[in-house]
Amino acid sequence: MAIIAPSLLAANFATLAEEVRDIEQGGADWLHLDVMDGKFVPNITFGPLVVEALRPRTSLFMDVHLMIEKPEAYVDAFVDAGADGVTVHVEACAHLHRTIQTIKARGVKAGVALNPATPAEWVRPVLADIDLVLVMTVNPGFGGQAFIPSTLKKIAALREWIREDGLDGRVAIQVDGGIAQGTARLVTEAGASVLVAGSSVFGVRDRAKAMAELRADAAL
Ligand SMILES: O=C(CO)[C@H](O)[C@H](O)COP(=O)(O)O
Ligand SMILES: [Fe+2]
Repeated sequence: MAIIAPSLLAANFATLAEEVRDIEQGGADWLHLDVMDGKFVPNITFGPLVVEALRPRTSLFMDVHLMIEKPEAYVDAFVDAGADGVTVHVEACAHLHRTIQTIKARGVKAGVALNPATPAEWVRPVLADIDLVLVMTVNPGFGGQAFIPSTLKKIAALREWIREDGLDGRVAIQVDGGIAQGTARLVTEAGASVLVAGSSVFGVRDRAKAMAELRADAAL
């Protein structure tokens, strides 16, 4: 079954704790938290304080997606705040392997994200060292954008390498951006198993129904 990770970016920021409770009661598996610094991406969101404030309000897996420069400098702050997983962008890391070691040393799940124009090959040398590859299916920075179909080939290539390298069940493929009914089917057919969904879950009134529809659409 696909893991559904609603992205807080599309929630009502005036009532964050209630929004998180709503998706938790509605059947979410993870909570996806988009951290943006206005440098790596042209938008600014929030930092560890929001993660820390929400930590006692939910038992969902807190999946922190760092869209920031020099992410290695902030790993400790997000883990201290309560993150269960930290994902960094390969394009933002000069020493990717060391950054992964820093995350793993803190006892949380390590993820590596790829922008739509970044080749899948960039993550292959560290596949065995991580828990998750995040394939961005839109350009990072904003919610509500259209899914980029060329990312499907990248998902399929990663699925193949994970199989070849004997990493099935150890390394998950996550997708993020434009995931809704229809695209959920396409990405899971290509090999993704963790679906981040902002607008298609938080952007509608009945979140439980939206998540159930995503699960039903997913080919898993
Ligand atoms: O990382 C992100 C943007 O950079 C978000 O997680 C993503 O955009 C989710 O939003 P939506 O589902 O509305 O596309
Ligand atoms: Fe994200």
